[in-house]
Amino acid sequence: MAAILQIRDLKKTYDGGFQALKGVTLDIEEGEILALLGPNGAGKTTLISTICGITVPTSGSASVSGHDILRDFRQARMEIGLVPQEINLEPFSIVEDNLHFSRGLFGKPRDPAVVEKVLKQLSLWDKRRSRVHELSGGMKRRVLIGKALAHEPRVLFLDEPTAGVDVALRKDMWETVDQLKADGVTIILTTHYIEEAEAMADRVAVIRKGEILMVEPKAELMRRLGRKELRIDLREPLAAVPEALGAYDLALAADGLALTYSYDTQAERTGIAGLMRALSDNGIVLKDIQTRQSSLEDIFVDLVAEEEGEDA
Ligand SMILES: Nc1ncnc2c1ncn2[C@@H]1O[C@H](COP(=O)(O)OP(=O)(O)OP(=O)(O)O)[C@@H](O)[C@H]1O
Repeated sequence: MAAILQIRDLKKTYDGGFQALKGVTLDIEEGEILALLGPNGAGKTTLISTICGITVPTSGSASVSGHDILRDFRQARMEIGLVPQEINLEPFSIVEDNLHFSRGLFGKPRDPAVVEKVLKQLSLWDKRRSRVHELSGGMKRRVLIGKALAHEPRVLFLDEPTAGVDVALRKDMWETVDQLKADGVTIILTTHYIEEAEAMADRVAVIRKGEILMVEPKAELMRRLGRKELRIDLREPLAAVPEALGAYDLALAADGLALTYSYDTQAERTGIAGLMRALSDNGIVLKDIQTRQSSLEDIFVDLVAEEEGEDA
């Protein structure tokens, strides 16, 4: 089945010459939740704005349900719900009126059944006649999602859904997203919180300086998360990893005084015993040994740092 959102070599250079997107290619499958993870200024908002027709790409293409975002803008936009970062609701408006109004903006006929379904999906049905200012912060954010879903889009963009909110609200949002996923909504969310990507996403795309560095199923990342590192401090520095140790995944510190061995905690054999024997057989004397578990955060930081290094 063709991906519901197809992005091909999308580039964006702002007036003034800043290149915010440097050729992004990405496919999003129907029903999945993709987290677009990246540091500030990585290009997340630019990517979303371009797909939603708020920003015009410099080159490349994208389509939603087969509708090109430029040639077939209205149809493409119809398929998209966009939840902005900021709460931009009229405080005295009635909750359900917000949804009816948003639906109307897309030229869709009034449909109380759709609004009811969306409000129930978001656990806001009891609050349908409340005024926005009477709602808690979490409910207001759910009203924003309701507005974005009122015209029955197939893809929902959540731009930093929990930026600057407290832990309880964040959990509330995670539950809401879970519920939407169970209902088959395709979601792309941007975040710079790694734990958020971990909690909600099926796949994680890491973006930095306008480029996608990596797209992987979360399960794959979790497998990597299961990797552990054994740091072996050496008494004497090594100039290089000895050839006899080539079978092990070893990295030598720049000063030659430490070896780092990465191994999979889920593997049947870690290989540590063999490595210890091999070190001893090669006359390498150990000073200290420590283990540490790598986290998604490490993977992310490493990826970004690696790229920084390449730029230098
Ligand atoms: N209208 C604009 N004109 C010029 N440069 C812009 C414009 N909008 C964004 N930029 C620049 O493009 C880069 C990417 O910005 P963008 O908002 O897409 O990043 P982001 O990943 O969403 O960051 P954040 O997490 O801070 O929202 C930034 O360096 C930003 O300064």
